[in-house]
Amino acid sequence: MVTFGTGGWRAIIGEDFTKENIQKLALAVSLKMKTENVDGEGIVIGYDRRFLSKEAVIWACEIFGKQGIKVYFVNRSSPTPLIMFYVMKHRLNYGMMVTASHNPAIYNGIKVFTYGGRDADEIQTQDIEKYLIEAERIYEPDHEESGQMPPASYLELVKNGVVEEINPLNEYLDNIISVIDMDAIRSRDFRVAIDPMYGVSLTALSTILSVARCTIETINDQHDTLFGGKMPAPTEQTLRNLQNYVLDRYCDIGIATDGDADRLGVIDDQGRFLHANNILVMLYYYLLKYKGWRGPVVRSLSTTHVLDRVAESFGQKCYEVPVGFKFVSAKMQETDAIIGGESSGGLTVKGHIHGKDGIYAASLLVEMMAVSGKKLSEIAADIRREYGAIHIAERDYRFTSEEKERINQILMIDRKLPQMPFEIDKISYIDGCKVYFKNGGWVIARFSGTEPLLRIFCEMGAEADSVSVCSLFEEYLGLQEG
Ligand SMILES: O=P(O)(O)OC[C@H]1O[C@H](O)[C@H](O)[C@@H](O)[C@@H]1O
Repeated sequence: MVTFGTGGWRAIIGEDFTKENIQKLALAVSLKMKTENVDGEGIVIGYDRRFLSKEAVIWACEIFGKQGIKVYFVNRSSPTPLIMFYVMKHRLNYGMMVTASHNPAIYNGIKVFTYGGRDADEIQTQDIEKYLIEAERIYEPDHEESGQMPPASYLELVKNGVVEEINPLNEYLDNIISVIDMDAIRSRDFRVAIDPMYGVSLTALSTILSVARCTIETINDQHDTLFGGKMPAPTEQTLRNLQNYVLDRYCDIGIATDGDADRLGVIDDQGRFLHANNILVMLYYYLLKYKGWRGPVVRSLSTTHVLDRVAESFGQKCYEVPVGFKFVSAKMQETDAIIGGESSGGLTVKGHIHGKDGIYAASLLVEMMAVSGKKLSEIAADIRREYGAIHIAERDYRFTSEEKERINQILMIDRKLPQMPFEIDKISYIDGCKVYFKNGGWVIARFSGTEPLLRIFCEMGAEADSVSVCSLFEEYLGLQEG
């Protein structure tokens, strides 16, 4: 079965991520494109380095081909933002990327993009799910065995020009190079460590940074569909090697991207992990203070409120949306925000693509170091002095289906809460249950839309309070971290 979550469709390979489901999804998208009369313009499709990603595109091509829809196939593993960029630049109505982003290696999935290169929003994905019912009815499997070689029907489609293999990497890179202050970086002789986490960012990142005359060092760059046995998600735990590397080689910055390069994680010059919340605050501060930009910021419900303080100090507004970049980018457009992002590690800036881009964000951070003339640790210290430190405790919990029902009943239906140690200002149920305290702190408990997890995040003025409020929820709901 194909169902969409926070960031596209994700499923376990061999369970739901199967040739049949991939082709049914391709059929549903074809039907939708036909109804909307945009089938004539074609669709762009890319893939990451996961197991079966390339094969999945070939299977999808067979369906689009049969439906007479042209496929622009980016036939080399690529970053998700490159596909979003292509959809935007070539004014296509649809694009697809085969990836399960930061999920464990046993997962794969498909992200669908719509006009402007945006993540398909809920209305669009619900619509696709409706077309899936029709696709179920009319789907006929292709009886050709694929084996190791591309199936004959695929080769035929390429020969007939229905599938066109393309490589738009240059367009994407030139676009980033044109908006980043490469001259400022050029003169600084930075040493940059890159950890693509076995994913797809290396070619793009190392090209941009080499053009800017940085010295590049890389780790974890080989193709490994098991991601070295770790999650391809940049966290403090997964970036320990990068941390050591940055210190050993005296790097100015360590940059890591997730499996499909739309998110990033950073190690500063002192070997400290910078959480996505810190990166987002830094870049907003940089745009306002050093580049003189003015405009609001958009963040998700589980992202630091220090952004609100930065916005206020520059006379700007901070907007809050549910978790999911589709909500962030829609709000950015509505409010003309200059930056938007999430604590899960994705951000974008006005003038760039409408989705998150770890490659662009990393390039902007390097620009920030060059233009400000400060080390990452120094900028972080400036921000701490002016706005206070970010103290967020984050926990993930696994659950059985009965437990899920029980937790949902308590939190979302009965709307019960543990006795809180701080005065409550308001409670929101827009996406999970978020409690806002009068002292500026907050806590949220919500079910992930990408993994079978309950996530609890808490931000308070003091680290001990963040931890204790998380624990309070944990005990009240009878959870065990895992
Ligand atoms: O907390 P989750 O529902 O798992 O979502 C975590 C993240 O997943 C994906 O990467 C989405 O694109 C993001 O927008 C989201 O923040």
